[in-house]
Amino acid sequence: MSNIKPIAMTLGEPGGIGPELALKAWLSRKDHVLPPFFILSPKTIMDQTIESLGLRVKTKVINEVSQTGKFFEDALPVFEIPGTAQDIEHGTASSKTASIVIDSITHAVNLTRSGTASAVVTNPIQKSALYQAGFKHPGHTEFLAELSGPGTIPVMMLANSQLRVVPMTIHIALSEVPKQLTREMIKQLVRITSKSLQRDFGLEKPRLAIAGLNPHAGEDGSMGDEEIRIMRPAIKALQNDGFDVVGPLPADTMFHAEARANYDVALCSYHDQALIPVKTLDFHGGVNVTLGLPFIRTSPDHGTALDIAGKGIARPDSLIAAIKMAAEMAHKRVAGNAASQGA
Ligand SMILES: NC(=O)c1ccc[n+]([C@@H]2O[C@H](COP(=O)([O-])OP(=O)(O)OC[C@H]3O[C@@H](n4cnc5c(N)ncnc54)[C@H](O)[C@@H]3O)[C@@H](O)[C@H]2O)c1
Ligand SMILES: N[C@H](C(=O)O)[C@H](O)COP(=O)(O)O
Repeated sequence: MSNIKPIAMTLGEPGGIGPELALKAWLSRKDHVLPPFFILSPKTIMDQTIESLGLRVKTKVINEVSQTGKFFEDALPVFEIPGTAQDIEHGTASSKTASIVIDSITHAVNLTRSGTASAVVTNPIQKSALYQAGFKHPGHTEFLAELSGPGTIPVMMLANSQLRVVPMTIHIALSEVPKQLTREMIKQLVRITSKSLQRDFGLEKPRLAIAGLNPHAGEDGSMGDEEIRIMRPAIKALQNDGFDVVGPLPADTMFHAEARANYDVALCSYHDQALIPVKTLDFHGGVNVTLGLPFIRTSPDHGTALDIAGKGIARPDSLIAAIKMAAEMAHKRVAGNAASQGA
């Protein structure tokens, strides 16, 4: 395996389970053979979490990302960002810490885009707390796209060992979905998803399936006509361009085991159509990955879990899966770059 740069992990909502998960992931570094990672956080927040949960973890402030590997064996490396733990209450999200949460993300992106870190792994944010502080983006996905510059089209994909899904529309009201679904948008999402499955997931010819919007995929137009007006022409054009794409399929019958065997990724019309099956099949093994960015970003598939924060019972499985997926993607990119330079 190639060597990759350290992974940059963000703090997420300090009152949620993110800090606990980062510490638990570090504790499992040997069992899971995790690559070196560091967290962007005020050191006091991590130390307070260690103390309140009674975890046997040391932290070590690093001044340079390159020091991560040197200390990772013995301590969780912390790349300090300004802030203190004094406003934090486990189980309560607060807009007072919004600047820490956002700084952690922007620094992680900068370090990754400059090539100092290999990937960004984000801990969950409490969207409502950030909105109260004036954050204008629906979630990480859209914020990361803005940080990446004009023209970036972010594609949210959630994946576990049984299913990959892409919600074609993301954090919008259900009533807005039919307005946002267009032929051009479907074509762009298929192109980005297909390319990423080839480059980052090693699928030579990805098979994509598109879920209809309406019951029974519209039942030939009698229950909605988006399938006829928008989806079928987009799919036909994509097939003509050589993509292995089928649909629109009735969403209710495309997620059982035999149906899932027929495709590598399902592109769904809206958030919950995509995320309910993937989180139901394997909540703790799921990873949220953003395709279409100029850097690698993964995240656990769950949120801040305020109801269990501070209790010491949060499971780090999904964060661990996100670290592993980021590392695998980074290795594939290093190998791909080496191959193209040698060619
Ligand atoms: N990547 C992200 O930043 C991200 C992802 C999803 C949700 N969110 C945000 O998180 C907040 C809370 O969302 P929610 O309540 O819908 O979903 P949630 O995933 O936080 O919680 C749903 C349920 O699952 C449990 N749970 C979640 N993670 C767990 C873990 N690691 N171990 C054990 N149990 C776990 C919780 O205790 C809760 O009962 C919202 O603001 C939402 O927008 C953020
Ligand atoms: N839609 C995601 C989910 O429910 O898991 C989640 O809100 C994360 O979104 P961002 O990665 O954009 O924050």
